[in-house]
Amino acid sequence: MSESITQSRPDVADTPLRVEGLTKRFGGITAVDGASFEVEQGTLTGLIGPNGAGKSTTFNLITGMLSPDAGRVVFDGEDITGLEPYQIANRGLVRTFQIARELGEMTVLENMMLAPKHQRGEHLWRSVLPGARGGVVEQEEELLERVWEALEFFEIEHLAEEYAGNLSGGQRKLLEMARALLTDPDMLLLDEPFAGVNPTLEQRLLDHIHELRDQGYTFLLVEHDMDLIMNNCRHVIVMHQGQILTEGTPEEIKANEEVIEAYLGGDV
Ligand SMILES: Nc1ncnc2c1ncn2[C@@H]1O[C@H](COP(=O)(O)OP(=O)(O)OP(=O)(O)O)[C@@H](O)[C@H]1O
Repeated sequence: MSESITQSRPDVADTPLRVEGLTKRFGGITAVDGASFEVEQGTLTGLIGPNGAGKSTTFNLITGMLSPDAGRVVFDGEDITGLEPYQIANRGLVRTFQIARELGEMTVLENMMLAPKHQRGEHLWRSVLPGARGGVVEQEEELLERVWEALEFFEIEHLAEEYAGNLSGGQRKLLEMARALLTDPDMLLLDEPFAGVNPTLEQRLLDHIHELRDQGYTFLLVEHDMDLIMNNCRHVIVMHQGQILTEGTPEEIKANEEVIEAYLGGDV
């Protein structure tokens, strides 16, 4: 990607995300039970745990899709608990979303052009184009430029005119990441970004993620493929029954008896 998308990372705290005592109940089930953890800036951190451990609910609490019953989420030094998802995204904490079915009937380019609505990037551009006549046109041109940069970065520019619905699972994931990046995030939450992705595209997506991490982006990744987590994340957080069981380096996690126990099969 050209530098204009990646070079202007705003200063963020060394620990951009801090989750404190996060709790969420659904009736009698405590899906997330006093979870506390931190994510360091510029890292690819893995969040793992067996089915039903509370990973998705934690993501939903962090991104404002759900409100916690207790605890708080601090992003870039600010308490963002209870904010609406768009307010959290505007602060630079963004989650990738699957391309909705109706967007499958639009081309890749159209999907990209829709992506940054109401996002920070647009505000930034607006601030450098102060109400000049023709400003809307300039904004569109600037947007188009950024869209092409993102498509090129993810090597899907040749698919620009293709309907999103015709993309393979892996190509769709690349488009989802490209769309998320256009919103000018500091941190990306990835919920199983490699599901249904063939090994070649998976490696490409991983390479892009590592490249972006090297440029200062921060990633929190939920993924069931243990080898992928262990080979790519410097820090791994393990959830079990709504709680943080342990965290550490892949080597520490692999050697942890409690983790092996939690997975029952011991396939870590
Ligand atoms: N909306 C909901 N209503 C009721 N129970 C829910 C709801 N969402 C999640 N749960 C329950 O909360 C617990 C945690 O679910 P969650 O989806 O967060 O786990 P997970 O770690 O993401 O699981 P998986 O790896 O299978 O996706 C589970 O017992 C689940 O059944």
